[in-house]
Amino acid sequence: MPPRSADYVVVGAGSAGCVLARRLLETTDGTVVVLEAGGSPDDLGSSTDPTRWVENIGAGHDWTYTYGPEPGLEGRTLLLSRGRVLGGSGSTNALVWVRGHRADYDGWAAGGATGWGFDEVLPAFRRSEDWQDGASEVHGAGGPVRIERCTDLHPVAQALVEAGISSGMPYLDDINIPEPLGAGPITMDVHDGVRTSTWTGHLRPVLDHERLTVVTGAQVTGLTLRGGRCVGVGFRVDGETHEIRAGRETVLCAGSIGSARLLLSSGIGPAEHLRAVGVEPVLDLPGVGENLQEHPILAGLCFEAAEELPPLRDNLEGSMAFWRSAPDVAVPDLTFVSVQIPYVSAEVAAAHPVPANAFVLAPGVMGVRSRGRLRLTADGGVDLRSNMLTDPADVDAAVAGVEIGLELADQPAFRKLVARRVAPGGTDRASLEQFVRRAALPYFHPVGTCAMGTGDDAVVDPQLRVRGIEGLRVADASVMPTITSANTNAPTVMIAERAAELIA
Ligand SMILES: Cc1cc2nc3c(=O)[nH]c(=O)nc-3n(C[C@H](O)[C@H](O)[C@H](O)COP(=O)(O)OP(=O)(O)OC[C@H]3O[C@@H](n4cnc5c(N)ncnc54)[C@H](O)[C@@H]3O)c2cc1C
Repeated sequence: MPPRSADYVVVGAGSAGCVLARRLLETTDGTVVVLEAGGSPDDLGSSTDPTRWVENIGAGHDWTYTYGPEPGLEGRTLLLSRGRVLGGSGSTNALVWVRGHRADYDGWAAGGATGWGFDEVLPAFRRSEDWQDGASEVHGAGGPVRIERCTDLHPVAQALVEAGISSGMPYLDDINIPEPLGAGPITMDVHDGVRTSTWTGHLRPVLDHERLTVVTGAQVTGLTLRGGRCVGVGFRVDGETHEIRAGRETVLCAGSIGSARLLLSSGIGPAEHLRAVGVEPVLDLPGVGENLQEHPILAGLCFEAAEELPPLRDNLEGSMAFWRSAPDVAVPDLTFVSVQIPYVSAEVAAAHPVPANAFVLAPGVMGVRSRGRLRLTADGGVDLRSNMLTDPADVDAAVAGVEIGLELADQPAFRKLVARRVAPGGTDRASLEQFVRRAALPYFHPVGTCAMGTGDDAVVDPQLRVRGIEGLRVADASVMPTITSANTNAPTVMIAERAAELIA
């Protein structure tokens, strides 16, 4: 039988939940129960082997949500992958370990998230890391998650670095410096070619701790609310219903979809929406499920290779560039990766038949202004809209991303690899705008549905406490008020490290 009470109940053992559970054992004297819907990834080659991560998308250990129909993407519906497994999406993702830009966090603090400026969160970033080059002002060493730079790059990864430099970008030896700009090798959460994660680094090593219980196959169905306090949660294991009481706190680490969904289905959210789907409102908190932000990846600028490409390496990327969509943009708002396989959307493939021996240059729009949302459906499911490319500024940035990508592809390093360009076809503004709306796929970076702040739309305060409910916090990617300007895993890990400090 699962435990019936604990001091701390952690919902979800994903990127954030694994960190939080481990740190609560270190910083408090309380008992910790972690409830995770999925099971272990340890025997999944698609999780452990970096070159196989794409096999996780749509697999049995994926929640397989969908976004859409998407108004900015010609009404397309898109798969939104989320890991349903210990380590969460951090056990299934593309292993890129990157923090984003100092300005991302300073922006959070300026917007009301007091205590979350870059200099304030830097110690939490460093605490998680075991950086191959050792400790420095920027990096941590000896922490739970081993991170290593890609070396011996695949030819298309090497070409991106060389093309970046020959087109005027600085060489970026470390993508985790506070203000990344330029092209260089990716840092991955990996050790000796095997994925590391907060599951392998933070939680798995302490599984036999006497104050810790991890229950797998446990899907939390709702919060138990009494007199304005969360006193525990209800969950199901093997079709049986259970209740657990939280003596001190319940912390939601179920991710941007899972945490907002649980709040809404427990009656915490926009009252009008809740009534419309038959949920009795407990607390009218208008921001729950709003403010969803996602990065579009443009999949992609596709090229038939001049010669047979060598076997896949690293995370199928290996290098990355950070650049600006226009000279007056303060923080780099575009990223570029070259993908060692023809990673293109179904719509691009339909318009441009893709040969097998092909690769892709994929711009990512990072400084997004479009805002989506998460709603419940009357049958208890979720209705997700990313609204990617609905803000004209994002469309401009996406088109600029394709144009810059084409310039990179025209550099000598790429020219010697390319037999012909497969996509896009036309390069006038109208053709490129149509192309980006057809090529855009989600980067699988949803954030912001339980945003931190102090205004009326904030769901949690800067201590991550759900506003208006005692004994309940959210600590995962959903609390980001604005999305970071690079991939979202390392920032989520940082959030959980900070959460443990705040709870202690
Ligand atoms: C395919 C893919 C590729 C990506 N690539 C990268 C990348 O290369 N680099 C990067 O930085 N980011 C990447 N991301 C994004 C990154 O992994 C996420 O931002 C990060 O993992 C989010 O962490 P989280 O803790 O908020 O959520 P998750 O890690 O998703 O954890 C949520 C956990 O809660 C569990 N859960 C949810 N609901 C319930 C419930 N009701 N009851 C019990 N358990 C529940 C889930 O099963 C899951 O284990 C990728 C994501 C995906 C899916």
